[in-house]
Amino acid sequence: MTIDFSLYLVTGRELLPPGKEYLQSLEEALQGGVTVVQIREKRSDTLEFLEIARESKILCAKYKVPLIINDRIDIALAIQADGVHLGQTDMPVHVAKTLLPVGTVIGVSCNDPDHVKKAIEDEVDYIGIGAVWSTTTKKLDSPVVGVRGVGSLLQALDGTNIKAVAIGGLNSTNALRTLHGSVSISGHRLDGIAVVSDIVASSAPRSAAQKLRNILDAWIHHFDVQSRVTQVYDVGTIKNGVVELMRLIRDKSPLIHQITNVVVTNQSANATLALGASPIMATASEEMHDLSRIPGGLLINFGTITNKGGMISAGQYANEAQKPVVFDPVGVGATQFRKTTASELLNAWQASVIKGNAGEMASLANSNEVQAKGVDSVGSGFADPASFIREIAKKERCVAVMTGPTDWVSDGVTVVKLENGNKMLGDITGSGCLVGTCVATFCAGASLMAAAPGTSPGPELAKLVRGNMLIGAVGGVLALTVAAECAAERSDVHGSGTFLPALIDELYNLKPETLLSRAKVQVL
Ligand SMILES: Cc1ncc(COP(=O)(O)OP(=O)(O)O)c(N)n1
Ligand SMILES: Cc1nc(C(=O)O)sc1CCOP(=O)(O)O
Repeated sequence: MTIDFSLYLVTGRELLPPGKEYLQSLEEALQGGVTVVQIREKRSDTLEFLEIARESKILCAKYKVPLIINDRIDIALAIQADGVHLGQTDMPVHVAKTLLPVGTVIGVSCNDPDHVKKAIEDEVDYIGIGAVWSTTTKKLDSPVVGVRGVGSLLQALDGTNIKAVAIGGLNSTNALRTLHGSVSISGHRLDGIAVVSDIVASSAPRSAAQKLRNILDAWIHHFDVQSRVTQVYDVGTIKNGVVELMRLIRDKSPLIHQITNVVVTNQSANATLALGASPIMATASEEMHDLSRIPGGLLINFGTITNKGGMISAGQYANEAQKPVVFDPVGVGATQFRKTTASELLNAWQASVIKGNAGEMASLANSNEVQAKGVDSVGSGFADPASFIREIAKKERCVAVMTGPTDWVSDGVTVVKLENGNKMLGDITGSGCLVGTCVATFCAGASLMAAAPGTSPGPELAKLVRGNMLIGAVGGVLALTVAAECAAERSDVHGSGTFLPALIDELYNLKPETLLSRAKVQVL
C-alpha cells in the first residue's frame, strides 16, 4: 500500500479541548488535509482502544485515509488496520511481520543512527524521527534530536524506499523550519510531519490541519522545483548584483537589528550607518517581535553571550517574517558553552548566512583540520577550502562565509573566492564582526530587493528568507575588504588607531565604480 505521509496525525484524546468530541475533531482534521492517521491510546484498556479504533477506521475510510495503530498488533489485526507503529521497546519488527498480513505497513520510532540501521535491516515501510523539538505531549526518554540532527538520519535512508516523518513539537510555526533545515547533505528530505497537539488540542482542527497542509504543499513543491534547477552565477552577475544592492541600501536605508558583542557594538553601528543603513542594537526578548516586523535584516553575533533567549526569539521571529538572519558564532571553538549555544541557536532558527573564520567554521563542522585560539583561527587553514565551504553550506542549508586572507562564500552549489582586504584588518579588534555587520546589511538589501514592487513573489510560503543571500554575503565581504584596501592606502593612516576611523570613512565614501574596479572575485 502506498501512503502519503505528508500530514500524519497521531491522535491524543486526552488533549481534546473542553467540549470537543473526539470523532468530530478527527473528521475536521481529515477535512483539513490529514493524509494518514495513527490511533495512539496510552491510557485506554483493550476494549476502549478497540472501539475507538473501529470508529476511527470508519471515519478514515470515508476520507480514503489510511489508519495505523500505535503499539498494539492485536488491535491492528482486529480492525484490519492498514499499519502499525512500533517503538524501540515494542514488539520487534520481525515478530510483528510474522503476525500481520502481508502488506501491512510497519513504522518504527528512531532517534539515533543505530535505530535507522536496524529499521533498514528490518525492511520497515517508514520511520518516525523524534523528538525533533521538545514536547509536553509525551515524556521523552532521549534528548531531542533537533532539526540539524534529522539530516544525517535521513541520509542513512539513501538508496532505500523507506519513508520518514518528523515528530515531536511540530506546529505551524516551526514546520517550515523543520522541513527546510532537516534536508540531508545528500538532498534527502522528510516525507512528512507527524503531529499530535497542534491539531488535536485545537478547537479548530480543520484550520490547524489546513495551515500545516498549505505549508507542506508549498514547501514540497518548492523543494522539488529547486532540486531540479541550480542557479549558475558568473562574476559579472555577482558584481552587478552587489552594486545594485549598494545603491538600494543607500536609497532605502533598511533597519539592521544587531545583537552583538560589547567589544564591537559602537563600531558595528557606525559601519551600518556608513553603508547607508540604519542600526538598532536591541537585545531584550520583549522587543524582538516588534523589530521583526520592520523590513531589514538581523545579525546575531554571540561574542559575549548574555541573552540567549533574545537571540532565540529574534531568529525565530525573523524566520517567520522571512528576513535574513546572519549568524556570527564568534569564538565558537573556545568553550563548550559556546559550542552548545551555537547548536541550540542553529536548531532554533534557520540561519540565512553563517559567517566565521576558519577556526570557527571548523568548530561548527566538528572538524579538527583547523584550530582556534580564543576568537582567532590558527594555522594555514583548510587544504581544500572550496570543498569545505560548499559542504558546510549544504549541511547548514544556508550561505556560508569563511573569512581570512582569502574569503570564501558558498550557497552549497556555487563557491565564490574573494581576494580583497588588507592585513591591517587583523590589527584592529572586531574586523570579523564588521564583516558580519556588512553581510547583514547587504542581505537586508537583498531581502528588500526581493520584496520590491514588480518582483515576482514566487512560492513565498515555502521560504524562510527572501532575496539572494549569496549576492548579499559577497556584497558585505567586498564592501568591507575593498574599503579596508582604500583605508590602508591613505597617507593619514599611520597604524591601527587611525585605520579604524579611516575604514569607516571609506565605507561611507565607497563608490560602486571603486568596488567594481577593485573587486577580486572568482566563481569556482
Ligand atoms: C510517527 C510516529 N513516530 C514516533 C512515535 C513514537 O512511538 P513510540 O516510540 O512507540 O512511543 P509511543 O507513541 O508509544 O509513546 C509515534 N507514535 N508515531
Ligand atoms: C508520540 C510522540 N512520539 C515522539 C517521539 O519522539 O518518538 S514525540 C511524540 C509526541 C508528539 O506530540 P506533539 O506533536 O504534541 O508534540
